[in-house]
Amino acid sequence: MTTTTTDIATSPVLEASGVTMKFGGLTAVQNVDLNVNAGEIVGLIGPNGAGKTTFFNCLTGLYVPTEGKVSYKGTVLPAKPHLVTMAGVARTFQNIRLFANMTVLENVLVGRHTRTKEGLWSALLRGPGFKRAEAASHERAMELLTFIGLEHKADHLARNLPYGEQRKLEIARAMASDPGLLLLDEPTAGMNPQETRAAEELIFAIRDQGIAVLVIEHDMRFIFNLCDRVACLVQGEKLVEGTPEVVQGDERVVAAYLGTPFEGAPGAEEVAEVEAAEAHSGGGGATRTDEPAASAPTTRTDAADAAGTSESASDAPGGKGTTSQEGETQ
Ligand SMILES: Nc1ncnc2c1ncn2[C@@H]1O[C@H](COP(=O)(O)OP(=O)(O)OP(=O)(O)O)[C@@H](O)[C@H]1O
Repeated sequence: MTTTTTDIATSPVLEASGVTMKFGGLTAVQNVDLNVNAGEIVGLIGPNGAGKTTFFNCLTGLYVPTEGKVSYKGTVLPAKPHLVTMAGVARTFQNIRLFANMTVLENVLVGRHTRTKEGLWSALLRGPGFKRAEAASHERAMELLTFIGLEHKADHLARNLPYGEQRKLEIARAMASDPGLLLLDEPTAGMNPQETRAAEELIFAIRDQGIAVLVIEHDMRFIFNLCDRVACLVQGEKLVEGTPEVVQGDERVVAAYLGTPFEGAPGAEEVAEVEAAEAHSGGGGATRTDEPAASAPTTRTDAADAAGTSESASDAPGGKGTTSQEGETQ
């Protein structure tokens, strides 16, 4: 499906308004408004700790926002993850959460459960209704595996897949719930350049199936190639939102990523005070500008290191990425 500008302008899928999330004294997300329209791919960027994942968690019912409202296709979403999934919003996580000892096909079937109406008795008795539903789920799961190019590995254990394929499988599992909006949290973290390019193509194909996409990513080239619109969070606040051209040319975004504070930026005043104190004491400590990009990777490799390794380096095949904590679900 090719989306026209009119579709984009007239059909909001996600409307988040005034979303604020506080953890005790820490405000992780501050009064953030963000819409995603039908047919759009929207990027969410920002340095480490900017509040991107917390914002996703507010959208998907994992957190109850301290303030604000989140609607999907005009209906306010309940703050319960399974109800959000049932409503039509699916997500993947920054750290891979597959069922390591289940097959590739079974992982997708798990994602299908919100669309299966058969109850416990029907399952126990294995009546005709249950068998029909089971066959339909199987067919849809295989369709999705074909879509992501993993149909030939349907019977493999998830833990035996290479890292890039595990990430694709996560996406297929999220798509199994037939979402209208897909949230992807760092889908290319830890991927090599070829895998990243393939992920880009896959996301375009998902959008062309009529699924709107909101994606968090540190890889700027990936984001600016992929997205119709990009929003940048810094210290919990939305700093700027616009087309990739507008956002990548915005000096505040550049400053946020390179660590040079600009007048009026969240936290700039504090940084200026620290620098002034250091200069006054002759301490010679490092200034913000002495440590560019330490917390704000601009390349794919940096992003993988910064965002992926602590969670994903240890136990997946090939030494990259985790196959999940068994038992976790969306
Ligand atoms: N459950 C929580 N309890 C307390 N503080 C939290 C919690 N979750 C996140 N935070 C804090 O909220 C802030 C934003 O974190 P968040 O993970 O949302 O940032 P992020 O932009 O996704 O970062 P990254 O790019 O590194 O994934 C951080 O200071 C983090 O420590």
